[in-house]
Amino acid sequence: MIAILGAGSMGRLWAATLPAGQVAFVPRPAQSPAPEHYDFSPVSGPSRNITIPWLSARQTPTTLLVTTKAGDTLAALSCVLPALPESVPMVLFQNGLGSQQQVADTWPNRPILAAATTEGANRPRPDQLIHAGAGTTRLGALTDTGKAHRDTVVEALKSSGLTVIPADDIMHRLWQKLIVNAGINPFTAILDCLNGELLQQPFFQQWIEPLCNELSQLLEVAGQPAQSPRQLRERIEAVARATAGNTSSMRADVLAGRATEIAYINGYLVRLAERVDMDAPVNRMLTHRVKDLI
Ligand SMILES: NC(=O)C1=CN([C@@H]2O[C@H](COP(=O)(O)OP(=O)(O)OC[C@H]3O[C@@H](n4cnc5c(N)ncnc54)[C@H](OP(=O)(O)O)[C@@H]3O)[C@@H](O)[C@H]2O)C=CC1
Ligand SMILES: CC(C)(CO)C(=O)C(=O)O
Repeated sequence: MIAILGAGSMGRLWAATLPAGQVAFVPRPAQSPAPEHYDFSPVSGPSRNITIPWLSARQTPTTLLVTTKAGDTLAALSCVLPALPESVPMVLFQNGLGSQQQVADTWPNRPILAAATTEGANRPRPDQLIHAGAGTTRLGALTDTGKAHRDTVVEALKSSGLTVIPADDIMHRLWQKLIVNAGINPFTAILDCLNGELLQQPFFQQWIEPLCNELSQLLEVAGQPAQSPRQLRERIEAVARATAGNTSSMRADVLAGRATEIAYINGYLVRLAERVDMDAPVNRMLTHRVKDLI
């Protein structure tokens, strides 16, 4: 049984695609045990009805997928882990950086893996899940005990039919995603525009170059392979073009009045810069501007 903590868009995508009967959501304390029903629209093909039970106190999962937002993850796991044997591997799906390290530092002996995924899923209604774009999920270990579990977990997740690949360099993958999110998400939230509309916006054109200068220096601070500001800008703009019709997750959060993950994207970069006495004024400005939106 694969357990999923966080029955939102990402959690429901895995729940709908993993083999029926082998997956359950982890309830919040005192949550009603009535199964979750929703309509699942795959990338292609007809929609289907999905019913997912909640994990009972008697069941011990083989793997725990953690699909809460970055800011909710530590608190959510603190409720769940006391009842979960220390041998059960868990996979963290959060965007950005910082929350994964908090979890690995809090439970260093547990088998903890991180996923960097380009799958796209959203919930226009609570009882509807749309798989908006097929992507790739890369999985790698964050703690030493996680290494032995990686390939087994990859095989288990492949039974979903989604593309899942083991990664030796998961921190590199998470950094590459962080760079793209840092260069697209705050701008789309502040400008209230689609990803593809960014490139023509004077505010984006004014700040993208100094932002990429900071990102390039911060990659070096983090011990990541060097990438020039120009290379970073090309990547960010290529992803904005490739996802032109998307509302970024940060803009969607702002539009829905939900907390954003800015503290784990540009905010994480500001904290990293502060630790080495470097200034990151563009990341700081973007972080403040997004925090001011809600
Ligand atoms: N959706 C996507 O396409 C992608 C998402 N990601 C990342 O995956 C993570 C999850 O994203 P997404 O699924 O979109 O977010 P959602 O907000 O849709 O889902 C998060 C879920 O976690 C639940 N939750 C929060 N706290 C707890 C708790 N203590 N116990 C149990 N459940 C809890 C929320 O419940 P409630 O709503 O009741 O608060 C919600 O159902 C994010 O970090 C995101 O960046 C990465 C790539 C793509
Ligand atoms: C790549 C991008 C910007 C696609 O919308 C994304 O990951 C997000 O919205 O969080």
